[in-house]
Amino acid sequence: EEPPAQAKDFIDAFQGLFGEHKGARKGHAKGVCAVGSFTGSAEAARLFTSPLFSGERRPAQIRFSMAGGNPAVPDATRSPRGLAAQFSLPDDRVHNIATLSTPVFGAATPESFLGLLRASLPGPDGKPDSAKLAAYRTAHPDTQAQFQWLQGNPPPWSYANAAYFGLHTFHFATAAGERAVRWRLQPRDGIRGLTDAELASAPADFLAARLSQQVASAPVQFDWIVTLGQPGDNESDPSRPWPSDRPELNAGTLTITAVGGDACTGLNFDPNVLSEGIRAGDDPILRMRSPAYAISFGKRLSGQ
Ligand code: HEM
Repeated sequence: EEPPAQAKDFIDAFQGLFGEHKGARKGHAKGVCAVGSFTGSAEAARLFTSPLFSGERRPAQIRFSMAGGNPAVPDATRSPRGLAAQFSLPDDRVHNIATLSTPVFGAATPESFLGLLRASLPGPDGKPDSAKLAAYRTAHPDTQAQFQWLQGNPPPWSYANAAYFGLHTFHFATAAGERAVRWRLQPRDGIRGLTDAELASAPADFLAARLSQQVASAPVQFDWIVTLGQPGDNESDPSRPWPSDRPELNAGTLTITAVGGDACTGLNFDPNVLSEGIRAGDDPILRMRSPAYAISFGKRLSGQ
């Protein structure tokens, strides 16, 4: 049994993996700000009590990102992409989301995720120890699904052409009680991966510019697809998907209207900052994110 993981352990592991980058996010260091809005659908407004889904337009600060703590990571890397958003609600309230482009997370528990990061650290010779990492994955089968998904699916052609998964289970209040849900943002423009040729020739930086071009020519939109859970569906382990036959509904549309600027730089997209009528499921990974993001936020705001 591993000792319980602490938020600071992750910050240390990220620094060991990616080096020290003063003032940068310790995870998802490379990214681009965007602005837009979310409007809930009529169906979601009827079903859910949260003001996020009232059907009124909610302005949003958004950030698209590359996973990992390297601010110069190449945009064609086989790693998750991130979409974070902070929605403005009445009475100066906000609702945050911070999602990944993989349908499952990379580990079942904070301890397993921390062990994975540590197994990825360079050895005494300064090189990654691929045998150690492979042995860790074998001993921790929960770390396989995301890894295999990333091997089997090409990196996205654009930030606008990936689906982004909330991954954790949340409880959405309805007039008839709470529903356990999971959800994703599905790109209106479709999912598109880099071809092998594009992968081989991709420059280090193309995702931010490509998104800007797309937004300049047509609105970039995502449908917020909510999956309704059944009693007994897992709510504590984001490395495991729910059965594929669960009912879904379109809960609204996220529209990206501009790309660039630095409005998202000073934001902490803490995914436990939720609107009334939405609460987090019992998920130790989701709980771990708040203290880890807070440490990263404090460091980067103070130039560390
Ligand atoms: C224990 C697990 C995790 C740890 C320790 C962790 C750690 C971090 C840290 C330190 C940051 C930088 C925060 C900042 O400086 O503002 C970050 C950013 C981010 N994380 Fe995680 N994370 C975890 C799990 C997840 C999961 C499950 C998701 C998706 C469901 C996710 C998605 C993101 C995204 C999208 C960002 C970028 C947010 C932004 O653009 O500001 N992370 N993470």
